[in-house]
Amino acid sequence: MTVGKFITFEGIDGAGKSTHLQFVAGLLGQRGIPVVVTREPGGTPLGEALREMVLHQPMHLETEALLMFAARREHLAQVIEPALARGDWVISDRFTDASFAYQGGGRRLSREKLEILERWVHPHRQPDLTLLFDVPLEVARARLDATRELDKFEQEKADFFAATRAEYLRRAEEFKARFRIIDSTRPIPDIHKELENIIAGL
Ligand SMILES: Nc1ncnc2c1ncn2[C@@H]1O[C@H](COP(=O)(O)OP(=O)(O)O)[C@@H](O)[C@H]1O
Ligand SMILES: Cc1cn([C@H]2C[C@H](O)[C@@H](COP(=O)(O)OP(=O)(O)O)O2)c(=O)[nH]c1=O
Repeated sequence: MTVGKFITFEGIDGAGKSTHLQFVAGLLGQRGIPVVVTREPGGTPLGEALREMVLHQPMHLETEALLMFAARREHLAQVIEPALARGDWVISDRFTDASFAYQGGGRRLSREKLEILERWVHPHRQPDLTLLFDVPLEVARARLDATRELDKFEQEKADFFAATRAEYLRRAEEFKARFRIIDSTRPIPDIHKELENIIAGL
């Protein structure tokens, strides 16, 4: 029986997910909830090795999608399911919505193929809460340019991120019950206030 909750963070690169991850983990910690913070692709030694490949090597689109789900299969088996089963909460920096948004929306892999992989890899598991950090592309781009060296995805053009963001927003509409859209253009303290309210309501 599962008792822990599974929270995922999503958004286009530069939206501000990573900025808020530790804050939310801290809020749960204050309530005495044991939390596992993890990420995708990655979260296990094999997953991190796969992450290195998918983020830096050119490859066929379907190979990319399969590697994302291969890393996810391992992540679920080694980290997510055991943590939830022992009552910990899990916060993951990205999960399957990212595959629909990036490989599906951005790269145009068919939704049907992604749904087959989803049904295969986690037929009975979905996040309890998905926080979608949403900003216009120009804002995300300006934040990225100011901070870091860009990986394969971050070097994509504006129309790729427009399609990625649109698919995230479409899924937020389709799966309203678990999604919360966070307007990430606001100052960080305002976003923290909203996150406090959301977490208090869980
Ligand atoms: N609400 C915000 N206002 C201003 N800058 C922000 C905000 N959120 C994040 N940033 C900055 O934008 C950059 C990218 O944020 P990050 O959390 O790494 O994005 P992501 O994990 O979504 O790619 C960081 O330098 C971060 O400090
Ligand atoms: C989980 C996942 C991530 N990605 C991409 C989105 C990001 O550009 C990249 C890595 O995510 P992320 O950890 O957000 O990058 P960073 O540490 O640089 O903030 O992988 C996919 O394309 N599909 C997926 O299924």
